[in-house]
Amino acid sequence: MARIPLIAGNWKMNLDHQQAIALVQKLSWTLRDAAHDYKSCEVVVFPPFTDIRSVQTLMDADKLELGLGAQDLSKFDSGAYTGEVSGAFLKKLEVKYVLIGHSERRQYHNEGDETVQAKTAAAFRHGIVPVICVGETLEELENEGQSAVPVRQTLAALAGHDKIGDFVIAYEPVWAIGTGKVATPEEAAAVCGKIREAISAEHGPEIADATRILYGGSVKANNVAGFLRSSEVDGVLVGGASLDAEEFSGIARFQKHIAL
Ligand SMILES: O=C[C@H](O)COP(=O)(O)O
Repeated sequence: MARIPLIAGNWKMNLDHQQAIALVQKLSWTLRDAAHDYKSCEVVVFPPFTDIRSVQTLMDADKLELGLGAQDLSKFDSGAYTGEVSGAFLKKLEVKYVLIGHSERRQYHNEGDETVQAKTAAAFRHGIVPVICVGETLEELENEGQSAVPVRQTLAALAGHDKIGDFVIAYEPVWAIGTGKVATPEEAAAVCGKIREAISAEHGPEIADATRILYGGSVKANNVAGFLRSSEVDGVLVGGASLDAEEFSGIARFQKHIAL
């Protein structure tokens, strides 16, 4: 089955709402200049919570075909949970995707498999597509190889749901995030393939075939084509390079039908 490639830009804790508006405006021009075909390759930005309303208003007003994502959501739906942001609020702002279990949240906020599973359930409840981030640290790579941890984290996130909705997996080796070190396209494809096999064994081939699996970790315009060439890799999750409109458009330009 044809899976539409997804180019996702995680801004992390960068850009206030005014800078966010400027970046999205610039991005709409650079994507237009690159004659981007939104139907054959989805482009989604993941701004900080405080920027989402401004970005959504701009997208609505200018009829931009960019998708909107959030970087996290609460496992709770509403109530006395100070500092939390409900999936219901995000849905109302037309947020389509949410990152869950990014390695920076696993590392700095002690989010383990249980939290990731609960947040995935919250995303399903609110009709937001979870982008479940998985990946091994350098130590785990040395001790367990490259695919054991991402496969285990994927299955843990998907376990025990009443109903599994659409979801995306983002394979990001922790040792490749923001470091300039990149997994080779062959390594990325092999791990994405193992993740798909595991999803198929646990949840059936139909779900596995429909699931987009992305690679992330130091992706740039000059290395993205190698990843997208593999039929196992359905897009990329980009950090640093998504803060630069030209660079990010350059990444989106390597959509699969052009790269092949
Ligand atoms: O969410 C994005 C990833 O953490 C990758 O970040 P990076 O492209 O800056 O390495």
